[in-house]
Amino acid sequence: MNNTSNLSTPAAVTPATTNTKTNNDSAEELKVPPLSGWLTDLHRHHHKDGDTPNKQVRTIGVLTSGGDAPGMNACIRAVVRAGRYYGYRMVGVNRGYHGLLRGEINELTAGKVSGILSRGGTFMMTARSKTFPTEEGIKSAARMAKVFGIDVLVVIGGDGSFKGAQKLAHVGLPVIGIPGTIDNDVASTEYTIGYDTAMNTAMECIDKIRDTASSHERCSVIEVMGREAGYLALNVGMSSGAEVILLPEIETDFDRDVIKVILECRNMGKNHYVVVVAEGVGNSVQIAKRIEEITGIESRATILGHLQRGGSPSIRDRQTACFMGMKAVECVNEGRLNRIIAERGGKCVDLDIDEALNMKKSIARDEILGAKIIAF
Ligand SMILES: Nc1ncnc2c1ncn2[C@@H]1O[C@H](COP(=O)(O)OP(=O)(O)O)[C@@H](O)[C@H]1O
Ligand SMILES: O=P(O)(O)OC[C@H]1O[C@](O)(COP(=O)(O)O)[C@@H](O)[C@@H]1O
Ligand SMILES: [Mg+2]
Repeated sequence: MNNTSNLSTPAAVTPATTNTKTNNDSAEELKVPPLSGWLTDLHRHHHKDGDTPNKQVRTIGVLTSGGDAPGMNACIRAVVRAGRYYGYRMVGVNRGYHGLLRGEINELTAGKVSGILSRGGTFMMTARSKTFPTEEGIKSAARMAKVFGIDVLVVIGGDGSFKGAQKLAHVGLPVIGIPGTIDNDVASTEYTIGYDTAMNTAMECIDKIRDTASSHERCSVIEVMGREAGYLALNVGMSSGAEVILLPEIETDFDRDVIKVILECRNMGKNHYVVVVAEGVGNSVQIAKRIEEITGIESRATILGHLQRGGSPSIRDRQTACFMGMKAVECVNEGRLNRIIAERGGKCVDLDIDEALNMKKSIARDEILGAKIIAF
């Protein structure tokens, strides 16, 4: 059961018709309200504080949780602006579930989310909390939300944060989840906010490393993020022409998958090699050492690390953040609570949280095979 709207046409704020005629055509002929009319219309529908479409909800809280991801700020901004547009009181919870337990909750005005759209990270900060997942932790967090008058909590985070949100829903705090993680490992959605920026950052770094690897005729082993998920490694590896890509989801036979491939490349005339390793596969410094010992090819390891999580979000991430943020508020307006916002078939949809968290996704085998076929 999902509710669908096109990602490129958010219902809440886009004028309904597009002008394809020349500038000389009058607005009346085109049956398109002139721009000034459209603005007036927008104003007329602007709800006053408390005059909200969903009378059961007065206050919406928002937090970011787990690993930060570029575009989280853009998403907070969209949630806050859309929420305020409809007349909800908006509050921000600092430091994810950790801050919720501690009551780190502040009013979010339109001004507080100005100037953050293009900034990486999350201005509300994020955290991982060990206390929160306990039975007592969940109940305390829900109680704290109630103390601050939060009627619905919007959680921007990854798979772990969503499990926490589901538990909050089960103890009676309504939630909406928005996927934000560079790992793209949330089963219910094809895309998570931050993934595109992180892939581009890693790809640019690998291009630079390849320049020096080729000059020194070396093998470069490059570790990208992903403790349990290889989406980033696979797509970054393929897009930077890595000769070898190692993923946590696939068991590696070192001699067959690494050494043999590098030697075949050398015999074809290659003089440098890039091996992209997802963090969860193992120690990249050790991998480089073993390659050098067995092949005699000078090897170096680079761990890209946290730089992959930072930086100004790409347009893909900003746009997805804006649409998903607006969709979350649309769900509240229409009384659809305990939902996960997702991208499915290129559309922004919302799914029941229990159904969404039961979904599974894995890297397509043909994508892995394809990356191997064009690697050399
Ligand atoms: N199974 C779970 N039950 C309840 N809360 C969880 C669970 N897993 C994670 N969390 C909470 O969500 C936080 C963020 O999860 P984490 O896995 O670190 O990041 P992400 O949400 O990006 O995957 C954790 O620190 C924890 O407080
Ligand atoms: O910030 P830390 O603790 O170094 O965590 C690193 C992990 O965080 C991530 O960037 C994001 O993972 P989560 O969002 O699931 O926490 C992973 O790719 C990486 O393995
Ligand atoms: Mg995760």
